[in-house]
Amino acid sequence: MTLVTAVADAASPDVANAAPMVSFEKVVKRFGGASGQPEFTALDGIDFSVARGSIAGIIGRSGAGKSTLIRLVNGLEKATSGTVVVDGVEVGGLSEDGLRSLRRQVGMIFQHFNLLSSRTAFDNVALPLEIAGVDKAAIKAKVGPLLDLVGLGDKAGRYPSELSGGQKQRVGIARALATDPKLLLSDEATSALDPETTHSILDLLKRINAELGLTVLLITHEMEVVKTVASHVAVIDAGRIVEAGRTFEVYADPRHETTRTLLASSLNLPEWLRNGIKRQPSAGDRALVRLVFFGDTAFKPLTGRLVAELGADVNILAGAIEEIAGEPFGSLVVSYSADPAVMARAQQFYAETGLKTEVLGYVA
Ligand SMILES: Nc1ncnc2c1ncn2[C@@H]1O[C@H](COP(=O)(O)OP(=O)(O)OP(=O)(O)O)[C@@H](O)[C@H]1O
Repeated sequence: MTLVTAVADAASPDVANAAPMVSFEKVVKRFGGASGQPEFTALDGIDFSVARGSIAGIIGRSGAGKSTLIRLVNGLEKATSGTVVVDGVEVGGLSEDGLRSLRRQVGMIFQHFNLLSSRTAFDNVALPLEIAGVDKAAIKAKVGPLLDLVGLGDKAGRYPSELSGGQKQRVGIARALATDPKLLLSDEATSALDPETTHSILDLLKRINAELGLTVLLITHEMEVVKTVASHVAVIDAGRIVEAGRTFEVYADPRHETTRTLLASSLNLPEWLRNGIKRQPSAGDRALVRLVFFGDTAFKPLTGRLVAELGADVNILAGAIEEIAGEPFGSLVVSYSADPAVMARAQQFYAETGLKTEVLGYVA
């Protein structure tokens, strides 16, 4: 299946009409194959694009091909076939000089921050400028405001060992911004952080995107990250993009099994419940169903009507009202009898009311 992300409706009509910041066309990446080694296809026909000025997420399980995909964007890997275009330039055709210039325009942040432990926060941020041959006065004029921007104006002289994980990532972000990139790549940048720090770093990325107009492409295995910051998402599985579109729509109405699994793991279900989910019901089991409320259904008292429709047999297990890309969105996990007659009544109710639902599985 070939899917192209819906990027045209990103931020504004101007943005929508501009050429994408990143585009992948029929990209295949194979490893091995030389001197009798078995060949491995890590990316298998990727069509994907990221609108200028947007925040886009690529989500997938470990080994799906996320890192390979992102390494093609900054030219650390070369596609076996197909084209990767960044800001109008085909990465595969670049000389060493061209690649160096590309990497100045593409900042990157990492899961483990990749700071030099022997350098202070200031000197870590200064490093890409030193490499680019910028003089000392200009470096000083640039690094101070960058540290202020990421909230570390008072930590310039601290070494990485004296900083928390979140502070280290802020240094990483300031360093990535030092060469005024047009694109920021984020490789699992919040995976080593606790939930609260994760949110503060994601807020910073949102602010940088809004204030500097920087395009952000992030890869992650966490639906929560995508949901919090990305306007668009592509789900990657075994080297293929299996589902893509506006985050809100993919989250509200996941079509592919991989998306559903990633999404279920982001719901705040108690562990005993999550671990007990079966794909097929046995006699006497209950269906575990996610109800999604948005748009017209957002604030209607549909849950009460569902309970009335099915009798008293509805348990509410988890729920939250959130925002995805600024749109209100409610999600409620309920269980009721998996008896076919009850399931059919519920299905009819959903069809009549337009309520989006998803059967997560069955529990005893
Ligand atoms: N240089 C390489 N040589 C051979 N195989 C590779 C190479 N780099 C990646 N792969 C394989 O390609 C597949 C995709 O790897 P990749 O690192 O892109 O996945 P990922 O989704 O980023 O996973 P993770 O989240 O665990 O980093 C994996 O099966 C990996 O073993």
